[in-house]
Amino acid sequence: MADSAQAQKLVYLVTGGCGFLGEHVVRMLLQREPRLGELRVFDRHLGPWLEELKTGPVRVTAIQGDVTEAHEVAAAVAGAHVVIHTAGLVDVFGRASPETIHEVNVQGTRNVIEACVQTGTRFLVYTSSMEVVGPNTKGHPFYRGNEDTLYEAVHRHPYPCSKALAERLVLEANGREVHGGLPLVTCALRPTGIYGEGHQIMRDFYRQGLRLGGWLFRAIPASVEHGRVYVGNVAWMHVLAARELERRAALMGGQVYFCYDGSPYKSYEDFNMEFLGPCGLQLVGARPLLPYWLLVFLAALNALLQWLLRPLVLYAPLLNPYTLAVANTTFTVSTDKAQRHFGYEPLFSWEDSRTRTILWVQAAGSSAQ
Ligand SMILES: NC(=O)C1=CN([C@@H]2O[C@H](COP(=O)(O)OP(=O)(O)OC[C@H]3O[C@@H](n4cnc5c(N)ncnc54)[C@H](O)[C@@H]3O)[C@@H](O)[C@H]2O)C=CC1
Ligand SMILES: C[C@H](CCCC(C)(C)O)[C@H]1CC[C@H]2[C@@H]3[C@H](O)CC4=CC(=O)CC[C@]4(C)[C@H]3CC[C@]12C
Repeated sequence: MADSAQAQKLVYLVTGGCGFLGEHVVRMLLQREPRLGELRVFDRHLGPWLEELKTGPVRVTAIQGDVTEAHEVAAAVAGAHVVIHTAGLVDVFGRASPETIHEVNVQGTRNVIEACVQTGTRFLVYTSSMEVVGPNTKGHPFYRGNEDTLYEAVHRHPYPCSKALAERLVLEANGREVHGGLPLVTCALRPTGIYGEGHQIMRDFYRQGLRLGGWLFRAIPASVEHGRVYVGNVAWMHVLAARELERRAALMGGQVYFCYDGSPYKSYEDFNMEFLGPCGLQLVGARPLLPYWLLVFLAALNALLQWLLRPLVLYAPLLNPYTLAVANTTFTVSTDKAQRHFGYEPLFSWEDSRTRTILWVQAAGSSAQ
């Protein structure tokens, strides 16, 4: 990546490259990274769509592996110039144990860092999350905040705890000497709630609405703003950050960036209706149909049932005390740090993001019938 080697082709590794975000990062790299020579896609579950990418001009190498296995990670990282580490266990519903979430998100990230150090890979971009900041357990609003906004980040749930720990590992690793003697350069991107093609929760809400005859029922006040960002823009920010890490190492190394775009500030449910409305669903109620105390009670009941039933069956509904708190607390971002540090501007306008998502929901919904 030095001036003398402008034409040098680079090897990129994307961990979690077959997930919702990972697939967009992989496709974005192939479309928009001219220096890409080889793209390694590392995931526990490889998607069949990877096959079609192998016929293009860039060498695409699919690697089935587990980030918790240090030797598998080291083998995948060896010889890579840049690692985009997006693999993670995204579970806020109690499907996986806290130990498993920690193992994948924290130990997995430690393995990626150590692999970079051992093999001499110098550039690491980590997909963190807004959840490392909040919403916190006290329900404090974070209104149009930025990376410097003071906020009492208090985590109890295993998912945000694990993302916060992993992010810290990544930032602390900035400047470590890698094999060959040069310093590691790292940064972390913190997306808000991601939406777009491939968003399973959006598809689930759509299917639920269809089952209920086209109706969804408001649970959250319209006044609660929840930050959302289009997946194509999140992918673009990863590609740009990875590209600029060497040239702007002194500025970007060890930094965090919220991942945002021009998506409107709305409540979680009203935002979803931007896509589900044009697909024929309606959100019933200008105000929540159930009082908040009843939702709190139902969320606690779900948590109790999950615990009681665990030996017999996995009961993991969308509503639990954590998801209710997240959905019911204003958390929105407004920042230009990524723009100032590495020239990030959203690639997709809100109108484009909306249209693409609607088309995907319609297709995903009809394929479920
Ligand atoms: N979905 C969202 O709204 C947000 C997600 N994020 C972060 O973005 C990243 C990607 O999330 P999504 O694409 O939404 O999730 P996802 O579940 O669709 O993708 C995660 C990918 O990681 C892979 N993976 C999981 N455990 C693995 C392991 N042990 N070894 C190798 N691969 C493994 C999965 O197979 C999957 O392909 C995660 O790190 C998540 O914490 C951050 C903010 C918001
Ligand atoms: C599932 C929640 C909505 C259901 C609320 C109910 C039951 C009242 O209808 C989702 C509301 C907010 C979501 C989270 C948020 O977007 C931030 C996230 C960031 C991540 O890094 C991972 C995903 C998530 C925690 C996301 C998960 C679903 C919600 C809790």
